[in-house]
Amino acid sequence: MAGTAEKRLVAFEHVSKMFSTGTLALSDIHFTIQEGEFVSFLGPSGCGKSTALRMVAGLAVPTTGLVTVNGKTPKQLVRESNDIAFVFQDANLLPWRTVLDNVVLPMELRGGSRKEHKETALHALEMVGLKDHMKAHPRQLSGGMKMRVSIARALAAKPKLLLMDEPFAALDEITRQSLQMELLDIWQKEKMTVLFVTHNVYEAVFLSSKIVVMSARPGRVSSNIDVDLPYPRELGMRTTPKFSEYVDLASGHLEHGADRRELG
Ligand SMILES: Nc1ncnc2c1ncn2[C@@H]1O[C@H](COP(=O)(O)OP(=O)(O)OP(=O)(O)O)[C@@H](O)[C@H]1O
Repeated sequence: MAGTAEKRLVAFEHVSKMFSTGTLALSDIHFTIQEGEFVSFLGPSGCGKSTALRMVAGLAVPTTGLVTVNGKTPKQLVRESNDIAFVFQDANLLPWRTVLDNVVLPMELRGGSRKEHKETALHALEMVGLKDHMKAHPRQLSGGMKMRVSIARALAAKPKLLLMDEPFAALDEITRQSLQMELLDIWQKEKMTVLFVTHNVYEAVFLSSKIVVMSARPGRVSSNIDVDLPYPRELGMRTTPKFSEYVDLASGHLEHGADRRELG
């Protein structure tokens, strides 16, 4: 993998979440994520993947247990730094702003020099291949391009930890594949840690260095799978026996919530 897994970045320590409605969304979640990893939360709809991700962003708090990022509570870290960025399934762009101004917006809200913001935004747009569209408005973009803008907006903050909640779920397969390749490329170049929510087994195996498989509600971790496939990953890898083995392994854990196993 691209990042060397040396330092613990995210920790879930016996985390449970009960909503005020009485829904137990997560039950005794316990695992750690090392710096530089690409980790997917894989699980069926409603198993608490988004809730777990939102906790890492400080947007939700555990009922019991503790979530830390770099040894701090996410809320504290978000207050003090731009280390955490979030990409949602919906690109959430402001229609009246240009592509460039959408990417600039979070920086603008934090204050500082417009010139520097613009340079940072242009660099981020270049990373996602959209520099030539900086003056376009969201209505002029395809779904994949809008998602690229959303990713650029997150990257502009130069986050240490990029949180992505099913960012490609609404896209067609071809666009999804090219964005997966671009994301892996950026992850390797920028040496970030990525936490990615999906219910797509193929996507999880293709992208991840580690898959946290979650079982149906209340969400529990049914297994941690270390995906020992080399980076950079090529699309052709999807037809290899080793890839299929990981898909079968993850699917098996999804279905049965079985114990931790690893491929040799
Ligand atoms: N604010 C809330 N109040 C009450 N219940 C909630 C709230 N947010 C989520 N839930 C419930 O908690 C459970 C987990 O939801 P969550 O969105 O985390 O699951 P998920 O695995 O991300 O689902 P999906 O893949 O469908 O997006 C669900 O049963 C959901 O209805």
